[in-house]
Formats: sequence, structure tokens, C-alpha cells
Amino acid sequence: AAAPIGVVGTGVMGASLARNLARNVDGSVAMFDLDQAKIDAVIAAHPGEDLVGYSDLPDFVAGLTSPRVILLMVPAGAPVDAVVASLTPLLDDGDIIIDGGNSHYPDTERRVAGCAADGIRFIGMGVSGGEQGALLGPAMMAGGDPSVWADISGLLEPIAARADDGQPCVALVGSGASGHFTKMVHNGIEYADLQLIAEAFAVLRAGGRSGREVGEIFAAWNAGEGRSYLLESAATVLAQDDPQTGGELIERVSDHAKGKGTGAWTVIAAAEQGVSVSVIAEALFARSTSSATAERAVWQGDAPLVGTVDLPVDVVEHGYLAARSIAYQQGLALLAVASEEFGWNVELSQVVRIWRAGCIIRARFLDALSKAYADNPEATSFLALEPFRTELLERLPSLRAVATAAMGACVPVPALSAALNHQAMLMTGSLPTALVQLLRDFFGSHTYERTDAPGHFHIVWEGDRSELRS
Ligand SMILES: O=C(O)[C@H](O)[C@@H](O)[C@H](O)[C@H](O)COP(=O)(O)O
Repeated sequence: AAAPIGVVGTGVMGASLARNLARNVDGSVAMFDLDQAKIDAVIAAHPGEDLVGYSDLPDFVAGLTSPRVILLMVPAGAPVDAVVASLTPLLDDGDIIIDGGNSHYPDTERRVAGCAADGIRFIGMGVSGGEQGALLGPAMMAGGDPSVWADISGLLEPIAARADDGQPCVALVGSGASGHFTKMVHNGIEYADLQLIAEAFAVLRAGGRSGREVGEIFAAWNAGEGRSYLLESAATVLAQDDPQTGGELIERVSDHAKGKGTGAWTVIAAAEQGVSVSVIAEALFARSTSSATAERAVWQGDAPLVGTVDLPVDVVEHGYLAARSIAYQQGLALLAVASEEFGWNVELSQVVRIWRAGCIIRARFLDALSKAYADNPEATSFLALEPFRTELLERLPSLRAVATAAMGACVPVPALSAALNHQAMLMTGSLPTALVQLLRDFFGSHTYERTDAPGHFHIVWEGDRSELRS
């Protein structure tokens, strides 16, 4: 019998999603890969799972029910365009292509329009959760036409992660490329939280603890209000022995951090939208600096600056939690501004509801956050809403203590301090950026605004220094 859905790509995510679908949809799941051996390997490894493999694209397309639903799980960029170009001539009006990879949202906008011209309905959908998530229940953020969603939601809801209230962590978050933009922001927040955990790790280690001891502290934090997948994962990996030396694995892992692009895209989108995602940006640049081998080598001969940091563990915990909430707020602010800019009608309560399970940035506080957004859909910042406002104000002294102590001991904490600086700027009545404005007027006649009169003003700096109003 023909399959209700087909998956292109048998990599980690593609194969895991196909198997998850095979367990949850009525009928078989078609899988396509140019390499028949890869297909055979996946199917042979999972006998009894209703998977049908193809390495001939026309056969694969013919093996699908109509309207055809094809989920692409291939690397972002040219591979997606190549598959779409091969599929298009084989598909009929109304057939659906879902791009489930980490595609860049402008590419998705282009592909939606391109496919529409051929009568094909293209939808971009962010999928989060890694291999285990894809297999057992990912979080999925789709963006596009509600009529397309109506045709695919029945296939996707059964495979999605379930939050504690039983709701599937999948939805149409908005129109256009909002699905991939939401996933990009998810990844940006992931970058920030990974870096914040790494900095908390460095501060606790600078207090003379071993990696294993810090792991136990993270396990304790994970048992509390800060509960999250990344804290749980940090506790797990820090408890890992090195299979080669028997010592702590963390001691043998290179500190050169890599990235595949979604963090950079988030920072670029934020710069274009005029939104500060400084915590995410510092996390991105920390990866760049960690991998600046030649420049780091220049300083390796000099005496290390790093001193010791002696702080109560709960102060570090509260500092970390404050910075984490600021990173989430920065990401969600970017999503709100972009949704406005592009007319996507993204509801933040819906996005946060999806992030409660299955995805990498899932965390306990998202339950309360999705409720807070549902009650306050127009909220500018969730940190202005209770209980988050009071929590942040209570934790800010800890964030200041951690950032100050760390910087005093030259333990690099770019993300923690970015969070502190960002919040401090929001809470400061008059910022020194007034001088930036005046200097821009001085060297570039860019004009400035006054706090006591509407309009734009300019000083005739090279003349009689009179003030002109425009
Ligand atoms: O949500 C997820 O399942 C992950 O975010 C996933 O998408 C992937 O692991 C990231 O792309 C890693 O990104 P970097 O390689 O850039 O760290």
C-alpha cells in the first residue's frame, strides 16, 4: 500500500523521524536516499518497523498517497534546493514538501514562493531534540499556510513530544518562514544557555572543585526550579569517565567550540531587526574566540591571569538562572519583532508551549511562562510579568556577585556579564548613549533628540554652535 508520508534523508535525524513516524502513523513510511546501501542498513537494523526504502526518486514518489507529503531531512542550503529541484517535476498540484532541516529562513521564504509557482505547497518546520528526540518525540515548529498545516498536523502530532499536560509539542507557529525563524531563535537561546552553563562551570571550578563535583552541583540545580534538559545533560557529561585514561573526560576534551550556523544567523537577524541578543552574541563569539588557535597561542606563554573565585553555590545558581531568563527574553523579543516585521502573527505563548518538551532548551519554567504569555499576549517582556519579575529582581544581586567575582579573578564570563549589563541598561534611567548621539551629530550631523522637546536637533558645530530643529 502507498505510504501517507515519505522522508528524504537517512541521516541521524531523518532515520529517527522515519522510525518515529512508522510507529505512529497508519501505514508504512517511505524513505529515500540516493545511496541504497544506507536505506538497506536502516531497514535491516530495525526489522518489524514499517519502513519502505527507495533510491529511485520516481518510485519513491509513486509510493506515496495523494496529496503526497514529503519530509526533507537533509543538510541546510544547496542540498535542500537540489532535492526540491529533483522532486518538483514528479509532483502534482497540491502535493506538500516539508523542510525539517535547520534551514535559513530567507531560503525558506524563497522556496515557498518557488514551489507555489509549480503548484507545490512548501512548508518550513524546525525540528528539535537531537537523535533521541527525533526518535521518541521531538518539538516541531512549523510555519506557513494553515491549509497545509491542516493536511499534515494529523501525521505530526502523534510523533511529537508531549508536555506534562499531554499536549503535543508541535504547532503552526505563524505564517511564512516563521517556523525556521523560531527554530533559529531556539538554537540561539541554546547557544546562550550552553555558554552560561559553561561559565557557571568555570566559576565553580575556580572555587577549587573538580569537574565531577561541579556535575553533582548541576544535578542538584536540576532537581530544583532551574530544571532543564541542558542542566541534566551537563550533570551527565561531567560524570563521564574518560574511556582512555579513566580520569574525568572533561579534562581531555578540546575547548575549541564549533557551530553549524544557526547561532550566527540569530545574531545577524537581531542586528538587522535592531534587537539586542547580547547574551546569544557573546555565546557565539565565545566559540569563535575558543577556536582562535593562533591568537591564543600568542598569549599561552604569559602567566595565566585566572585567580580563584570563592562564592556560595546558591549565589552561582541564582546568577546563572537570572542570566538564563535574560537570554530567553532576548530570543523571544527578537521573534516578536521579526513576526511584526514580516507579518507572521507568531504567538509567543504557542512557541513557549511547544518548547516545554522534546527540544534542547526545554526547561521547567516554560510551563509558567506559556501561561503568563497566554494571559498577557501583548507583554513586551516576560521578565516584566510575575513571577518572573520578582524572581529576576531577587536573583540580580547574585548575577552581579558572580560576574564581578569572576571578572575580578579574570575567569572569562562574557555571557553572564552580557546578561548583567543588558539588564542594568534596561534599568538605568539615563544611559551614556546620549553621548553617542551627540558625537554622531558632531562628526556626521546625524541629529539628536532632546528629552524635553519633540523633533530632531543639530548643533552648527563648525559655526555659531546654534541649535537647529528639524
Ligand atoms: O534543536 C536541536 O535539536 C539542536 O539545536 C540541533 O538543531 C543541532 O544540534 C544544532 O544545530 C547544533 O547547533 P551547532 O552545531 O551550531 O551548535
